[in-house]
Amino acid sequence: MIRTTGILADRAIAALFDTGRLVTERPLDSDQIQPASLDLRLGTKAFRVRASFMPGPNSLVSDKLDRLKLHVVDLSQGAVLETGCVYIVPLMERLDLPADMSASANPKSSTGRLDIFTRVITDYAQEFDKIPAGYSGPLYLEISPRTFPIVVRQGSRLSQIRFRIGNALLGEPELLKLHNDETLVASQQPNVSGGGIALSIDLAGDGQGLIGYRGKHHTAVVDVDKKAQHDIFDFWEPLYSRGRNELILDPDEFYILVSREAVHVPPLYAAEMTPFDPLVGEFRVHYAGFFDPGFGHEAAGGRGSRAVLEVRSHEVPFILEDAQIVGRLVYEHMLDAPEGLYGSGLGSNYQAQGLKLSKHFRS
Ligand SMILES: Nc1ccn([C@H]2C[C@H](O)[C@@H](COP(=O)(O)OP(=O)(O)OP(=O)(O)O)O2)c(=O)n1
Repeated sequence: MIRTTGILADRAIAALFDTGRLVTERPLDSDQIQPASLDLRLGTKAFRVRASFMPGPNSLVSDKLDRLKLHVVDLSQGAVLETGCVYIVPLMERLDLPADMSASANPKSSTGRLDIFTRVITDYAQEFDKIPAGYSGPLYLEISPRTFPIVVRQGSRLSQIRFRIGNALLGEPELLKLHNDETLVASQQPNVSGGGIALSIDLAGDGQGLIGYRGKHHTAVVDVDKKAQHDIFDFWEPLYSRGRNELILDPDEFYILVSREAVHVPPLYAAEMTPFDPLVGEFRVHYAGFFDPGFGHEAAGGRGSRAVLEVRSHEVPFILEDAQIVGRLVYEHMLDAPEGLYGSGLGSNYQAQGLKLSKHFRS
């Protein structure tokens, strides 16, 4: 495949490291490179700040930190980050991107499922999670746990980055053709518009009528690096449909719900979930939006994978109804085929998932 625009696959990400475009304090972890992204690792310190901020075109993040920091937390042995507080953590990875390469970051799915709000910040940034073409400098992660206090340590991976050359988003005709050829979203009436394919919410539930979970308050801490550590019911209240197939979102609560449709990302593409309509401001359906090449792909064991939706209502209570459209998946070309696909021997946690909490809970 010869493409001049697209998202860098695993081998090309490894080459960034080999050629000094990606510089790290210590060698990459063996599983840090994913099919179309790189996990970012926390450094040794977290700065508790008074409030979130944007550096703006004239400032380094370190200048702002000098002014806004309240307290420094040592992460070398692990530390608790409390809910409702904002922390800035210098990451182990630095970039020296070529002039034609940009990048974007997103929380890992496991991070979003724990309701940990994270955004990557660069020096001179005017937008969160966007790294302009040719950026040379450090990366920082803003972290704000919303529902559960968390334990993190040097090397914890909460966020991930995709590198891209040019713009390789599929337009509507191309997306429709790909859907007709490969079935991107298993739906009777696929809704393709605005360059994305719609995802709707499942509030009918499974055999027992389970439709989702609501996060509990005042829980124990979750160690972000430990799998299957906690009993689900210590942290989550299960929600059942009780025949009405609707859910009233309370503005102060966090919900894990699931898409009605199975989702498929063919190997030569990467997808991202975007809000259904940025003007519908009543609720937000996700923090984590990256969908890897191979997610839901039958040959990679993914048949029937649904999308997990992290939902919060803003300001007012909001009624979600079954089959309501809540997000869109946009697809981008990969620059090259990934060597590994999501789910195939990469220790992936969410291939072929239904309604699935994060890996930290015992199912
Ligand atoms: N809101 C979202 C975002 C992602 N995913 C799915 C599609 C992704 O391909 C998969 C894994 O996403 P990440 O790589 O972001 O997640 P983790 O790194 O936490 O999981 P893993 O260890 O399985 O890679 O989860 C999802 O169901 N719902």
